[in-house]
Amino acid sequence: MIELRNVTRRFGDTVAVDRVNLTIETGEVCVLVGSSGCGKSTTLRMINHLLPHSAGEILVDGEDTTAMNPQQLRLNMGYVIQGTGLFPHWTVARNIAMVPRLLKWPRQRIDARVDELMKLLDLDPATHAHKYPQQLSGGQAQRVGVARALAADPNILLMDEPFGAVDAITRENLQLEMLRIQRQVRKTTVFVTHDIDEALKLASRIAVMDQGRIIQHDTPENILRRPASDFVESLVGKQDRGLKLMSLRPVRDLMTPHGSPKPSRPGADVLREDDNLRLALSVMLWQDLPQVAVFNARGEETGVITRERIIQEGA
Ligand SMILES: Nc1ncnc2c1ncn2[C@@H]1O[C@H](COP(=O)(O)OP(=O)(O)OP(=O)(O)O)[C@@H](O)[C@H]1O
Repeated sequence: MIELRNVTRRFGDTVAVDRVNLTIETGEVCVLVGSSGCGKSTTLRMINHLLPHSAGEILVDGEDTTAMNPQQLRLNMGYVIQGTGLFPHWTVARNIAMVPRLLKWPRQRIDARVDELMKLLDLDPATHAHKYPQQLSGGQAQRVGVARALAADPNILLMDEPFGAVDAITRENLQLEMLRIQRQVRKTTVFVTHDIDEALKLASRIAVMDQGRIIQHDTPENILRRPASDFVESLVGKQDRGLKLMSLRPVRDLMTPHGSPKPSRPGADVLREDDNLRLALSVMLWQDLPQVAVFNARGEETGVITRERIIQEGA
């Protein structure tokens, strides 16, 4: 658990972060969102003591971070930044192995960990381990950055606009991968973005910041349904809130299940139980269908979902 109590950071006369109170529970993904210059990165960097705070307290699992050795603290927190920060003259494998090497893990354990992480991040070790960062695509480099942050299995992951520098499709893939990895490894994560859609997709809870302060800290659903101020309302967008709410709910919530699953038919599984309602509606509108079959991860048909029910209950 991470706790910020009345945390302030000044740069000369500028108050970058102003008496912030924030609790991030173990295993949750807290997304800091807000416009440029509102203090997101400064807040993140104070957590791993890259920047000292001017006032207040930061506690990790109940312990005040100022009492901890800063180097030790940083080794226990994975840190991913935009543009990756990979060392250009080191191979992918060496970049990922950076922290385990600093921690003096035995060679075999490091090699096994690099291999495991590359597979987790969908990077084939045989193809990519010995490449240099400039030989990778932006999305691959970003994956290596995430693998490096996870290498020593830290409890906490700090991510500062990690997908900001890649194209929209790669960004969407990286977001989906992050959700998949988070289901597997469950790190306490603080993620900075200025993209509200990214925040809604990834967060367990969102902290909306403005001028160094936290304006609202709540679940994506509550941020959409009950924005605390005009600022939050304008950030989430008034007009398409209904569709955004639909993207937070899985098809599973509103489908009508069959008594027992029907056997899989290759190519038929257009819509999965864990796809979101917005996608389901889009499929039906595009194909002009009143309802569509729903499939589980094994490709078995488990039920149907109707256009009418999504429109009535989806948002
Ligand atoms: N090293 C620094 N020296 C002086 N002022 C700084 C420094 N770092 C940040 N600031 C100021 O603190 C405020 C908050 O900056 P911060 O980088 O935390 O914002 P941000 O929300 O992460 O913005 P962005 O989305 O543009 O990265 C800004 O006014 C910025 O100019």
